[in-house]
Amino acid sequence: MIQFDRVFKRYPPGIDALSDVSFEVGDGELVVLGGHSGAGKSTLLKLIAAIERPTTGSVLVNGQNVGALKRRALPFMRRNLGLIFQDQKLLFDRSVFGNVMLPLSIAGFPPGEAAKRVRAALDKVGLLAREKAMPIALSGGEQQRLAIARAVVNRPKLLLADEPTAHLDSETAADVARIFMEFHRVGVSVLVATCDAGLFADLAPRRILLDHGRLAA
Ligand SMILES: Nc1ncnc2c1ncn2[C@@H]1O[C@H](COP(=O)(O)OP(=O)(O)OP(=O)(O)O)[C@@H](O)[C@H]1O
Repeated sequence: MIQFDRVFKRYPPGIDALSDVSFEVGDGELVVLGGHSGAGKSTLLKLIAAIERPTTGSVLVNGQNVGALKRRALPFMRRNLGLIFQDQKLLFDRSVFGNVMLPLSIAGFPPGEAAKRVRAALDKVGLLAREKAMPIALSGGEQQRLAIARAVVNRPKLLLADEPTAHLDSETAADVARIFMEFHRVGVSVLVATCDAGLFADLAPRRILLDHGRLAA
């Protein structure tokens, strides 16, 4: 599903965020991406979503070289990804339902089918009873679960999450981790970047560890 082959990423004016990174993630795998702050975790996820492009090397997602895609092909490619990134904020002027509906409205789904999918996604993250609430009325953990519902409403085969449990207490973080496990169980590939070494520990997932932009042993 994901193949990195000798990937280097250098940001101007010469910061090496990733150096000679090669690995593969198979269909349906759950992988935790670990490493210190600044190790290159976010950069790695951004390369998969083609938010950034590799300086050299290739990033294949489902056999497609996403670093070489034309700009106009990106929205189609990203429709198959569920992104839970810190800069993708919730819309605070829309309800819980409205936030999850947005990606389907943009994709031009018929409203009836879209509403069904929105409720199914909210149900998966335990927020169906809050569909009419505004995001401001949700706790931090509920807001994070709402972000997950929005990311999965398109039914992507691959979920990418960047520090999805930042600012959550350990119990709430464990709830969020369990939701990712549920998606993994039904065959979705999940790649979660986190500084929290204890998260998922009892679930023993595969770990990829970055150290100053290099894969650690
Ligand atoms: N757009 C950018 N321009 C220049 N340098 C960048 C950019 N994005 C990241 N970097 C640098 O690349 C390195 C890796 O950053 P990255 O955000 O990928 O690490 P991270 O492991 O996700 O860190 P954190 O856990 O703190 O989010 C850091 O030195 C960072 O300062």
